[in-house]
Amino acid sequence: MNKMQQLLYPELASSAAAPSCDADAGPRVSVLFPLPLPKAYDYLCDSEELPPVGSFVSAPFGPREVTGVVWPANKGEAKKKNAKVQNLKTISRVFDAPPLASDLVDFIDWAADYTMYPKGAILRMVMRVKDAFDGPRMQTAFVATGEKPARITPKREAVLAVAGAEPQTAAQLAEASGMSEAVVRGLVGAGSLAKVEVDPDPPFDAPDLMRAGPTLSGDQQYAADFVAEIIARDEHKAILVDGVTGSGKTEVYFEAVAAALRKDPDAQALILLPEIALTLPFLERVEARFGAAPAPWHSELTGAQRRRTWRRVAEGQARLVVGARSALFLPFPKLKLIVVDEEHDSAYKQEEGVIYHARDLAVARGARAGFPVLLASATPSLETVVNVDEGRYEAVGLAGRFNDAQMPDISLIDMREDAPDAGKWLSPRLVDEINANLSANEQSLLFLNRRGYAPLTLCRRCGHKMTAPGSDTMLVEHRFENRLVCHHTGFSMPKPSACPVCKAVESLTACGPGVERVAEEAKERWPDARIEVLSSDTAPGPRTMRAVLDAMKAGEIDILIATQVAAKGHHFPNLTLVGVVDADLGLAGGDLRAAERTYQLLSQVTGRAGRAEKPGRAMLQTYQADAAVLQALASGDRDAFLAAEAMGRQELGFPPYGRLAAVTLRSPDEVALDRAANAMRATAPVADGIEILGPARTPIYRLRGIARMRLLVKARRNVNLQAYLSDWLKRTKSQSGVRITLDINPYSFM
Ligand SMILES: Nc1ncnc2c1ncn2[C@@H]1O[C@H](COP(=O)(O)OP(=O)(O)OP(=O)(O)O)[C@@H](O)[C@H]1O
Ligand SMILES: [Zn+2]
Repeated sequence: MNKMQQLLYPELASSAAAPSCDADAGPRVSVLFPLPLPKAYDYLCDSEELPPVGSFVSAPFGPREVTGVVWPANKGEAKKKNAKVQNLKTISRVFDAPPLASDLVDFIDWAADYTMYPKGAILRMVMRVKDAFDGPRMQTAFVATGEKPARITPKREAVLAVAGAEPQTAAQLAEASGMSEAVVRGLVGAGSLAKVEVDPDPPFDAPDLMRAGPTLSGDQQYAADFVAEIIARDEHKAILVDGVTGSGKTEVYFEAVAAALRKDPDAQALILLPEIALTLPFLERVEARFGAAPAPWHSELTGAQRRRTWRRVAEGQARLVVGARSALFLPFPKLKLIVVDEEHDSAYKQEEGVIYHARDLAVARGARAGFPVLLASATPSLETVVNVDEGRYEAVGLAGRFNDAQMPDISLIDMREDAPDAGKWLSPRLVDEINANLSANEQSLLFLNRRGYAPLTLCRRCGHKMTAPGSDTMLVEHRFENRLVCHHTGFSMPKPSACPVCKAVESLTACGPGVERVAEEAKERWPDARIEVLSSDTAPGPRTMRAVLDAMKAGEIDILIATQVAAKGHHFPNLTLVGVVDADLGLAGGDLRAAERTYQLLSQVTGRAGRAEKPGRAMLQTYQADAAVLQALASGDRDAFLAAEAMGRQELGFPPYGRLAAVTLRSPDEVALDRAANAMRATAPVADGIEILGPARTPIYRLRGIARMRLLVKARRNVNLQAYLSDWLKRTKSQSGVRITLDINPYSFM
């Protein structure tokens, strides 16, 4: 373990002494374990044939048996170990699972270097599935034989009523019939059910690649042909598919998926989506297009579903995968295309565990393995736009909406001139528009990206703000449950009746609106309208959320009041008005992408209006009607906005014109933290083209009793930032109780 690793992973410092090796000790392999370790360890192997690189093996590591993967030999390691060597251990077992493809092994090495996390931590993301490394473990199931039991009872009849030719386990039959498993077994004895062995991870249906999609418009066909030509050449290109919301980008990349899979019978394709709420309806859309459901991969899968997808992907049987960002780490043997839908979405940035950006890693994966990567968006990230402008990426555009549906007419409501009544949040103009929509029997969406009832609870008497314990985060009132909730830490408590500081009774006041409060206002104003609230907590779980979204689609809701869960991807044909309650919300705090993100989110949400025959309109309530981003939204001039953003970033040397890394220090001890951060600043090597900003307290300074300070490293684009950081960390003395994390190209500055 080197110095840098000790700094980043102090808890591992003692546990990992490398086994030494000897050139004469027999056939050897290196094994990488899914643990935060930077390199593979050498083992002896007594099987006749050495397991190839990528094989899953298990071996003693410290006091335990650990499953790992055979890795390419450590470069230059052998020489170092001239010492002796009796204690090289032997691999205990080689698993049946197909070995990881060499392009994935290579990608893991690369991703570790790029993100500056240890290789083993990256491998852990590939192996995060239980019981998948053994071959199929057969399961006993039952089919009906058609024979009547000699003795028929109501219980037996109930079981036979649900049994059939499709094998079901005893548990499934018991559950479906409401009887016990004993009844099921009794029927086997009676000859009415027969045992069969089945694979608990059934294969996925093959996508029908010859099935025709919809007839494409001229633009769509041009884009599809453009991409198909790159696929035919079998080379890497990142390609931006650029078109307004509703222009038909999805149909274009479906053609690309079909083309890539047709080209090679073993080829696999991956479609990445930013959010799980989008995934479920999308799976159905894929099924409708290809006649078979794709293999899914997201956080709501059960353990068994995860194992099924993982195993079938590893075998190459699952050819089309639709998943969230971590699907990038599935063990594809022959990945030939990745589509990153809504490529600009910041949900692609993973902020916990290994910090990475799935879009950037997807492009890198395609570049290393030599296949194309499609990036689809109506509001591409500045990073991608600059990559296109500078010729690194290709781009193909769709000019308007499919079927000539019009883009919504967007106007700004200046809240200084058109103020709502005291204690209300909807301006008179927006209220008028909703009235008009209700009389026309058209649907409206009120968008506010804030869950709960009120974002701040304040004591009217002493001014105390309710915060989460040990954290500088505000408690958000959720009136449905009558609780105060912290959206950062998950802490929650019943709303107290008295101020915890001055003890005044009934003095705690809700400040500002969340979706629940806007819904309260709407229900008061329009008691006869069908009003629903949708946010990730009013609809726990994707299925409840789905029910509301389906009702909206079916026209069973007049006014939907929603956070960003309703902003993206959905198609509500009768929705003609979108009202943004607080268009300024994302601009506060001002991180480097605040304006860009506001543009993206508000284009997405306003893009829900008027997607079918009826034209749509959107109104943005703002106190900053002159801000460039709001003006750009109103005029629809995306490219002018991006050009202005680009210029600002270029002047400051910020991404994508410069490179940025965040070094965050954390400690429960604020004095030690401050000392460590300043000491670290003092040891920063002086280098050309590098500027260090900070240390500064993070905007949310304390979280769950841990205080945090941050240094930002800003570098010119040609600087090897990772090399600089590792040099710096080598010079940094570790301080007990202070933990350091690195974030290459940070997106979150909280
Ligand atoms: N060639 C086509 N024939 C028939 N319907 C189409 C065609 N292209 C697109 N559509 C329909 O138009 C609507 C919008 O298309 P699609 O979802 O592909 O657009 P998008 O650009 O991906 O939109 P968003 O950016 O909002 O996700 C969908 O309902 C889709 O089924
Ligand atoms: Zn008080």
